[in-house]
Amino acid sequence: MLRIAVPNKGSLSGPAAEMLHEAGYQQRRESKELRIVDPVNEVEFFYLRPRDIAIYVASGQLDIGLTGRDLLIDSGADAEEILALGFARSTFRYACKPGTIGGLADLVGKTVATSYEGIVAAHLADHGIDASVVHLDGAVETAIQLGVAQVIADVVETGTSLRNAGLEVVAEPIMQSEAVVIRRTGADADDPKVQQFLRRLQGVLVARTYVMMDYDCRVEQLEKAVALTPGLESPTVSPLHNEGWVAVRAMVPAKEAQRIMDDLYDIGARAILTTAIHACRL
Ligand SMILES: Nc1ncnc2c1ncn2[C@@H]1O[C@H](COP(=O)(O)OP(=O)(O)OP(=O)(O)O)[C@@H](O)[C@H]1O
Ligand SMILES: O=P(O)(O)OC[C@H]1O[C@H](OP(=O)(O)OP(=O)(O)O)[C@H](O)[C@@H]1O
Ligand SMILES: [Mg+2]
Repeated sequence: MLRIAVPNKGSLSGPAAEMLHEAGYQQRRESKELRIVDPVNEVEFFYLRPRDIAIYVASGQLDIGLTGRDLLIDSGADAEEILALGFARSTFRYACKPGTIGGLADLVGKTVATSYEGIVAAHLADHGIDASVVHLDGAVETAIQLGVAQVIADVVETGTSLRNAGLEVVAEPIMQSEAVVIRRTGADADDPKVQQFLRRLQGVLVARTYVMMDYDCRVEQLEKAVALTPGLESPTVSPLHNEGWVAVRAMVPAKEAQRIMDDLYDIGARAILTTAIHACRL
């Protein structure tokens, strides 16, 4: 039975459960449940604190974990990212009161408050900056106002939290994060159960980002049309009853679907349809 760690709280928890559900796995019904077994898929899910997931996976007791890239790196645990999941996207950045810090070099001698001490200490060391780091559990934006630090390093998505605290970002982002699947560093890459799990999640990612496009076009326009809809490998082209016409079917990125439909129409394609993909194996 595959043993998988899933975030039990916070920004990662809802979208992670949703993705697993879309991939056909049973998920917990109550937010207090700490472990469930999905007997049909032979998977056991452990609902753990997001911060602890890399540590459990590195210990070898759990095969796979879903966590944030920033949490993985911050933990320093012996685990590695094997698939990016496209949700909980954020940057990790320094911020301060406007005008107090010009750039990275000005951090020398300052105190940086953060919940991600591992990332910040490593970043400062990499840049040869001698600054103090104070660990706080959350709501670090308040640390400057209350005099605990002159700088914070925190997750920034929309920037609303920083704006509300009267702070602004400083220097380049320390890292880009998103939800990721992790496993113990060097674990068996060919384990068929792990491979099947990854294929299912990849199927969800594809179903979320692509749509199926169908249209009819004249044979003379086929090459131009196929250039607009190359598909993942190659589009399916079928003859139509009306001579000189073909039907084409290809997957296209959902975000570009409307533009592609316009371009197809302009070169003479007709009966252009898009349909959602519910699941897939590439
Ligand atoms: N506003 C946000 N937008 C996108 N991702 C976020 C946001 N806040 C946190 N994350 C991501 O969520 C993960 C942190 O999860 P965690 O549950 O520890 O924090 P949280 O979502 O802030 O919840 P909590 O309220 O318990 O602090 C990290 O990978 C982080 O990058
Ligand atoms: O750029 P934004 O869109 O505002 O998002 C970023 C904020 O979201 C998270 O905070 P959360 O609300 O989870 O509180 P926390 O600081 O206690 O973790 C994170 O720690 C930032 O403060
Ligand atoms: Mg938080």
